Amino acid sequence: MSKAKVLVTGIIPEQGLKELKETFDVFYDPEIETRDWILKHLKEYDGLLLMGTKADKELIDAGSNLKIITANGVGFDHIDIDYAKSKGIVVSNCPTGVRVPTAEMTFALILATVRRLYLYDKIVRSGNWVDVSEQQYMGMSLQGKTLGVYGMGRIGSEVAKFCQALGMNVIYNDPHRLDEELEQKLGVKYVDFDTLIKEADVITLHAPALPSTTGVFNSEVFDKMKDTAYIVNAARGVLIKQADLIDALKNGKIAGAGLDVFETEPNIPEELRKLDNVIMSPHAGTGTLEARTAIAEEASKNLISYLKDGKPLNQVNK
Ligand SMILES: NC(=O)C1=CN([C@@H]2O[C@H](COP(=O)(O)OP(=O)(O)OC[C@H]3O[C@@H](n4cnc5c(N)ncnc54)[C@H](O)[C@@H]3O)[C@@H](O)[C@H]2O)C=CC1
Ligand SMILES: O=CC(=O)O
Repeated sequence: MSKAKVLVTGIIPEQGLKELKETFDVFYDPEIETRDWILKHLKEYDGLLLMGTKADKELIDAGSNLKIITANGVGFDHIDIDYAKSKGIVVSNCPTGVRVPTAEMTFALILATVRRLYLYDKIVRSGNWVDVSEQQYMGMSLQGKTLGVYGMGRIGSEVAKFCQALGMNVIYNDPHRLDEELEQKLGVKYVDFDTLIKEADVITLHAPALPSTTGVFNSEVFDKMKDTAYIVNAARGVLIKQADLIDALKNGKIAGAGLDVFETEPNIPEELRKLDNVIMSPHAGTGTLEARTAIAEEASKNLISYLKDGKPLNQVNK
């Protein structure tokens, strides 16, 4: 029997593709795989490891022999999962490999934001110096402060643990409340959304991009937050109305922001780039060799389990 054919898109560490290459006939060449190339050749493949482009109707239609698409990560808002389902295509994701690396990045953004590392680095790098006894240069200590987690799933709960190690109290809001035993074990307290935004000193976003989460963090919310509070987003840009955030940051409605994701990604408005109370990264939550290798291995397992054994793993469009 001939081997199944798998197309790998995006830029993936080779070592993460070892098992996939041993099992299937794999094509992977980031140099030539433009979207046009993918659309032209996708019909030759049974499986797709997707990164760097959208699996919209056009792409799914182009994959007339596709049986499975696996996201190279946990988020699948770039995949039309219902249309894929209507075509009998399994869509899967990689929830395990992203968990700790994205929490690490979030934690880095929280610390960098509240301790004002962007501003300090800019001052020192430009050959200047300041006296941090002056209030305008002071940051905020985290010990004893309240972390508000919006979306207490895999990444949110990991970030909660990291911040508890620094002595923070953790409150959270999520439509799926954890059971009380788990809340106690994690040391986290469920609150309604209004309480979350009013009480948190740092709000960290970990909900997926959904119609119900889009634009939730807007002017109305920034008006209710403490003016000393910070917001960190390593989930998806659409959760925050970017124009409202810029206004809140410019007008002292909140103290600062740490952003790994953006509503207009990868185009970041100059108005945001000019602000000293923001630190930004280029959607780098899983940007380590270890993480990208583990994610590629997880994606490979999804493909192998379905194309070889007929068993979908991590399916998100059942
Ligand atoms: N910056 C980056 O590089 C990365 C970003 N992500 C993003 O992080 C998101 C979260 O990932 P995981 O923790 O693995 O997902 P998860 O599914 O384990 O957790 C998401 C949580 O959000 C909750 N949620 C859903 N709707 C909500 C709402 N309206 N309000 C509050 N909470 C809500 C869910 O109930 C769930 O508990 C992903 O969907 C992805 O968009 C994930 C990995 C890397
Ligand atoms: O943004 C990355 C993901 O895994 O989702």
